[in-house]
Amino acid sequence: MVHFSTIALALASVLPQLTQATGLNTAAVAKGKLYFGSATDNPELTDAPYLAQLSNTDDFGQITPGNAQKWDSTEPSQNTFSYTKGDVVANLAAANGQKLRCHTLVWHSQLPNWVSSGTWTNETLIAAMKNHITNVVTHYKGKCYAWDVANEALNEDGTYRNSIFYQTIGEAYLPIAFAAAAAADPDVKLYYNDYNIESAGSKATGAQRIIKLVQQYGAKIDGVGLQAHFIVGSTPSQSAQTSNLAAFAALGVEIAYTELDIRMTLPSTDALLAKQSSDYQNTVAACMANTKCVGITIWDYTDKYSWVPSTFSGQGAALPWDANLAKKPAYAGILTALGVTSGTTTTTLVTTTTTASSGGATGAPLYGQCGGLNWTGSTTCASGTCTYASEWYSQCL
Ligand SMILES: O[C@@H]1[C@@H](O)[C@H](O[C@@H]2CO[C@@H](O[C@@H]3CO[C@@H](O)[C@H](O)[C@H]3O)[C@H](O)[C@H]2O)OC[C@H]1O
Repeated sequence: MVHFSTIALALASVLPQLTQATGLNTAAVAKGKLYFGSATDNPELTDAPYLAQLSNTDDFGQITPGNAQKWDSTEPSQNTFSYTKGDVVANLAAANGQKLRCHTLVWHSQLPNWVSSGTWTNETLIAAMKNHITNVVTHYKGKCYAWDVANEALNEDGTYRNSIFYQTIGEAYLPIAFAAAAAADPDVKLYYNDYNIESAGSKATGAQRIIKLVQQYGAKIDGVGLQAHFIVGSTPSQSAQTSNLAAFAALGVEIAYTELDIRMTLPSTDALLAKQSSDYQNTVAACMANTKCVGITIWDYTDKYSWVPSTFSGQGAALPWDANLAKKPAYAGILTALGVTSGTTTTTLVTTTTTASSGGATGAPLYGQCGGLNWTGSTTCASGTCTYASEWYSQCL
């Protein structure tokens, strides 16, 4: 007669890597990073299964509000501030014990009309911008790990984007913005954030110019955010990203991947998902290889709430979890880059039959993870004999 719990323990000891899952954040922190995180947005927080996974600190040690802290949300009319939505995300991060990346203060997009279509002079726009930064940063003082102070100030060729800020103030708006943010919260990390600066080129050089400009002005700049909105098959190679990270690190700033997603032309196929997994793996590996790269944030975690399909027609499936919140091969690719390997390659249905003296119930589910992928099993008991069956996914790496 074998005790039920003895069998359960035996099963666990035979398969330790399956029963003790290591998530993305746990693995990243174990390797010296500050976090692995996800963006989120207020409407999806009413989705309980979504929220439960977002709050799982084994996978996510950091969250970023995707929209709630943008200018049109926080100061919809001049000098009238609204923090309701942003506070929901900030409070969630605090309740979960997750870091908060705050996003974003000065950006040409998602501006309220009073800013984008206002009649400005150099002096009045500087005053309005400083007032915005001071209010918002003060409100979130002590709650943010970092602020994306300026977002997307560059054209693809590395010249300045002709935003209302650049048109009216010139490049000085950048150091002025960083100085205002530092004055409001001296302890928060201050970042310049942009896309298509993840490998060397005119735009990455432009971002380096901005970092030097802010430094020469005497203002504080702590980091550069590489958005990393990539396309499957066109993602910069690991070596291209590695050398680019070194160029930024040489300026004395830290680096974060702030909005990582890797989209594909739909429908997704096994081949595209496999390539997406290796693209994710290469990107995360590049960050892992540079001590100045502090963390990685994916731009939401599930295809259910990705911004991609509504922004890039015909494209999607960009995230490591599918729309049913099931992990895709990309999850295992990221884990591999984070140094987590699982030795199991079996596709066999494993069945263990034994006799239980107590406990055990027909249908009792078994759950586990293998290389980041879920596996499930079942228990069948009859006449004091229980059969444990678990079927492992063939993708198990
Ligand atoms: O209708 C709008 C809707 O268009 C808006 O979509 C958001 C647009 O911004 C997305 O985040 C940006 C993506 O990449 C970088 O360029 C930026 O740094 C990010 O801020 C966000 O995910 C979308 O949800 O949302 C509000 C709706 O009213």
